[in-house]
Amino acid sequence: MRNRKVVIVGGGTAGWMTASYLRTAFGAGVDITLIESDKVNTVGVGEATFSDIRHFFQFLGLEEQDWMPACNATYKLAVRFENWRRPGHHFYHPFEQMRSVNGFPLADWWLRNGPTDRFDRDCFVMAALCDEERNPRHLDGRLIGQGFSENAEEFAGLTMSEHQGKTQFPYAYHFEAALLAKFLTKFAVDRGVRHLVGNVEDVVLNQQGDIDHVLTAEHGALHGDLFIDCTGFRGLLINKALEEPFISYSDVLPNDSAVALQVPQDMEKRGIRPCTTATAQDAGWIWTIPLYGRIGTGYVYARDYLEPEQAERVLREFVGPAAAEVEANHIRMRIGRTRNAWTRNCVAIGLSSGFVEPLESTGIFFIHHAIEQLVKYFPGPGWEPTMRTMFNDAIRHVMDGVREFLCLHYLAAARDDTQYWKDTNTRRLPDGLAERLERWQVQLPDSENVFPYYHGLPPYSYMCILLGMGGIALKPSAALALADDTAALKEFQYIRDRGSELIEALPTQYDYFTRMRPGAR
Ligand SMILES: Cc1cc2nc3c(=O)[nH]c(=O)nc-3n(C[C@H](O)[C@H](O)[C@H](O)COP(=O)(O)OP(=O)(O)OC[C@H]3O[C@@H](n4cnc5c(N)ncnc54)[C@H](O)[C@@H]3O)c2cc1C
Ligand SMILES: N[C@H](Cc1c[nH]c2cc(Cl)ccc12)C(=O)O
Repeated sequence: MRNRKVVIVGGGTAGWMTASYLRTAFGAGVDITLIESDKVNTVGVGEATFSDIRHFFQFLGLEEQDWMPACNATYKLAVRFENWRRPGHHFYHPFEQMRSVNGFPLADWWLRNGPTDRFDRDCFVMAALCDEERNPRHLDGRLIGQGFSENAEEFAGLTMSEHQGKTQFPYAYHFEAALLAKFLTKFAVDRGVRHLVGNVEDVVLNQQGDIDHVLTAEHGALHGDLFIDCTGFRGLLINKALEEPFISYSDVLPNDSAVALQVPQDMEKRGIRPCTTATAQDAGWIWTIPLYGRIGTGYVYARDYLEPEQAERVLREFVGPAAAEVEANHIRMRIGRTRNAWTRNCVAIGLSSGFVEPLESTGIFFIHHAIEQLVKYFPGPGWEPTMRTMFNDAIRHVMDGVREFLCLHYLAAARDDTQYWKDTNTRRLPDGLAERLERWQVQLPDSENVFPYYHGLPPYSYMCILLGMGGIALKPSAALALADDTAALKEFQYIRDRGSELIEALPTQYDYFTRMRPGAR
């Protein structure tokens, strides 16, 4: 059998992650061409990740020191939510599994007799590390334990979906999207991916309705067996040429716009917070992502409630004088998913496949997940169309599951001081969420009562949002009223002690990354 010819259209994060991964998975078994336009910009954002992305780098054979300095990358221990409950309040959604005591999650014991009003500080070590801006590694590179053994043999080679629930890696990354694309361009091209710069002007279908070739002014016709649409929100191949419908989520998630700034910062003076921050605003929220040397920031909002000029003004005020000279990037977001991400001989990956607002940094996770699924169901000899159906099911489940998790943020937020926040109490919910919420109010989320398909988020993530947002009354498990809490109290004490010990021992992120950089002492 001759090699499979794959044509990837688009050279953003999705295009280059796909090219690098497929080449690593199949070597010369696939012949890959990536074409990207020099007329159409990439979206220019996408800087925070899930911890699972480490499986991607591992698969490529890359260590942190190979790629992190090149991408001005930093560590992310959590998402910090500010002002979602009330002004001045914050809580973390950390990369740390919820502990269990006598068969009940520690959060349940906390509901029964919470030691303080900070469930996150009481239940997770990471919350203290974030508050004190600590790094998850010691200066000599040793990882804080947190029950995770970095090189555990039994987990080697697992994909991220296979790994979920086994252990929780303690951090994710922040990085500059454009620098990662540049890094992966070299990685892929060095390993034999053909890279073309040119504009796809037309997508030509054959008589059966499959894509025969894409037409470019610069390189003529590019033929392939499989076409990967990484053209971003345009969906040039999947939506425009093949007319696969896009299913909007705007009925349940109304934020459809963002304005972003890249703001240089004196990290020595300001430090590098080891988390993404999401700060609630009158008509949405602002993200702050600390990179090495600058922050990425942006206001995600709904145009039904706020004009772009106002959003930009609020964002600039929020950032302060450092933003004065910086140009704003206004983005219209297409929220939802393409009905079948794999249609005929075209697979959409990245924004062309789907997107939800970046409140939990899920965009790159969607890409990574789609690539893993594509490899799993890749059209080798003996391929059956059912495999395409299974791919599409997996993509649908991940996106619909994340949609539900995001809706929960707005539903659970206590804030209701503007029309935008008032409306979060009456907006339509995805099917099934209201019923699940009823259960979570008397029994915290667990693997039996959350969205029933793999979507990247473990039950403890739901607990964090419910307990942190503060707008929904929750009861501890009824059984706990009868139970002895000695072991739980010991666990709360352990978390306090471990936090203090680590704060003492760990460096700041600024110190750590300054030493890690090439040429540093
Ligand atoms: C406001 C916002 C914030 C985000 N924040 C995060 C985050 O923190 N974490 C996260 O995981 N994700 C985030 N994302 C999502 C993330 O940015 C994307 O998932 C990621 O950048 C992938 O984009 P892409 O490659 O699909 O598309 P793009 O970056 O838009 O790339 C499209 C590519 O297609 C090419 N192209 C288009 N038309 C043609 C043509 N006719 N011919 C040839 N080439 C063409 C372009 O030149 C470009 O190379 C965010 C997204 C938005 C909108
Ligand atoms: N697949 C998980 C998802 C996950 C677990 N904890 C968190 C915390 C935050 Cl802030 C985002 C995602 C997750 C992973 O990435 O480890």
